[in-house]
Amino acid sequence: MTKTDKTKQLVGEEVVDYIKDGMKVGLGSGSTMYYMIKKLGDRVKEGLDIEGVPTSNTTAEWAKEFGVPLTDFSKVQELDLAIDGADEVDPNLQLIKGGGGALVREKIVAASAKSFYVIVDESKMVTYLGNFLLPIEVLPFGWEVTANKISDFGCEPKIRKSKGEPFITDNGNYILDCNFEKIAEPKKLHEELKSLVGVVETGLFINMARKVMVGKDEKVDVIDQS
Ligand SMILES: O=C(CO)[C@H](O)[C@H](O)COP(=O)(O)O
Repeated sequence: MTKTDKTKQLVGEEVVDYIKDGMKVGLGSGSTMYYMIKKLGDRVKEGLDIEGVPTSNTTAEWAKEFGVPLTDFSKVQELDLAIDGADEVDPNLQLIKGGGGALVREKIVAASAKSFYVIVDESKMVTYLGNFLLPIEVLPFGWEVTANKISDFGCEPKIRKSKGEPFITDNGNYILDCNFEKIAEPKKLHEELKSLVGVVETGLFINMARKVMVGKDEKVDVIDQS
């Protein structure tokens, strides 16, 4: 296991301590979440009574594998806590997410939770968002037009591919990865991009994270939203 994987495991396991009996929990996506779901499965086997709402088909598969009971929004409207990884976190706890292509479901789940906690290794902490390509989920119809409109904001959108074909999200859409490099005003950029026809959602998570847990070597730093 690499040092980064060990750090992801540390922070992924530690966040499970915040999950209490009776909670409905949003389960994010990505490799850090893998460790969280595995640990949560251990707690469920010990008697912890919770239900999770997954943000991706992969997360749902992991939950089934580790014995974490699942529910969905037809049965529960508000979650007690959502937990997820991130691709970048700035000093104001604004995020870029969507490296795994699950950003729309991740945002719906985070927005439906009373609290949203983010778990990352320290490589994700940045001064400015944008070094990581910003994922934007778009409708397949007319995606070339949407990409052209997005490029007016100062980037060159690239359609995400998998095995030479466009990557298809769990919602049947495409992802455009956009090289903004330095996003000085994340909230403004998010709002402007969202106003474009064809944009389903951006990977900018603005004012959503209540707590960010940062794994560093052998310890976890906890940053609360001020
Ligand atoms: O946003 C995400 C998926 O859409 C993930 O949370 C993000 O990519 C972090 O992944 P990892 O924990 O594997 O570093």
